[in-house]
Amino acid sequence: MTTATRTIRIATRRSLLATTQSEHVAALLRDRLGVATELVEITTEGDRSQQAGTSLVGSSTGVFVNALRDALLAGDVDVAVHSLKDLPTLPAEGIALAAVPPREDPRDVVVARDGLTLGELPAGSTVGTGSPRRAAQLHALGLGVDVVGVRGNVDTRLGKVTSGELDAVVLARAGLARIDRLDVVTEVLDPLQMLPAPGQGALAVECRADDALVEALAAVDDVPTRAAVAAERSALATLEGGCSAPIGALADIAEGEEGPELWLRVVVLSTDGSLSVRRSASAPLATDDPQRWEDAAVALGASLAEEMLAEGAGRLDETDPHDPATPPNPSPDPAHEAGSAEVHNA
Ligand SMILES: NCc1[nH]cc(CCC(=O)O)c1CC(=O)O
Repeated sequence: MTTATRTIRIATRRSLLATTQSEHVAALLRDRLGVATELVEITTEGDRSQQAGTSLVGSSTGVFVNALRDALLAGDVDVAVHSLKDLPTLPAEGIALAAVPPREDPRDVVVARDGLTLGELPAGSTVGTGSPRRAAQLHALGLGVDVVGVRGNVDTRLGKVTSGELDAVVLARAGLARIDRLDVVTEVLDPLQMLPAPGQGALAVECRADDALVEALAAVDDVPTRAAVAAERSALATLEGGCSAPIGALADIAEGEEGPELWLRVVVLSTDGSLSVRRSASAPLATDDPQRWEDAAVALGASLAEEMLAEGAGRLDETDPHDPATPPNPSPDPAHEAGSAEVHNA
């Protein structure tokens, strides 16, 4: 049976954000491939514990991804759509990342009471986020705000500001854009202050590796987006081998004098934001062969991350900044312990 004659079953989580993302990909597939599509709702372990009101503090994002992949491997669905930043860096057996559609604006945003920006919030204001990356960067800004852990879907988090429980929350702009709630944004954060999570704003379209769909789905792949997220995730994968600290990364393609160039910025912070290693690098991209961009991107991310580890990025949480005996910029330790492969959910 050719792909043109089958109905493509697309797995989705049940949240508004997830169903909106999956429907977006379904529309792309109908449009580009002329296929019929059907959304199939999958309840994940993470959704169940959120419904039960239990906290998922420190949970790995794999929770949200595995149930969809299981449905894929079982043949219950043909395609799974994820927020790319929620995917663990390790590839999954039997599963292909068949397409990365064009990315949304990857930046983080503030949703604060009374239209306020971060800088306008009085000291002692409460700012909600469940992301160690956002918490560390908020602390690093030195605003004197109180960073409070929050869990739950985008609506739940917005509700904490509406109800007055929190003064502000920090969220991905892309999530709000997808559910058409950009009206609540009071500040878009400059990546200089808040580097997004690797892959933020991008979608991952997966299918079984042995399915002919792998080739067909290339129709919704965006080469520049794939290269950018490949660089970010390659840096993340390399850094995870040496640390479990919060990581922000953002890559972009700019037109240089000699042709397109890939730019990558990465930050690793101590959990409390008091220490950080920040680096950027660029690499030229071959104009004649965009398919080679991904390889160049992976190499750039890995080499930048290696440099950062050599600078002590893997030891930020081991250093006590208040102890004059420990240097603020720890020297490289070739024997650093392997960190966990956990990717935090945001
Ligand atoms: N953390 C969960 C999550 N996973 C993807 C998004 C938003 C969409 C995206 O970043 O692609 C969000 C919400 C958020 O971080 O505000």
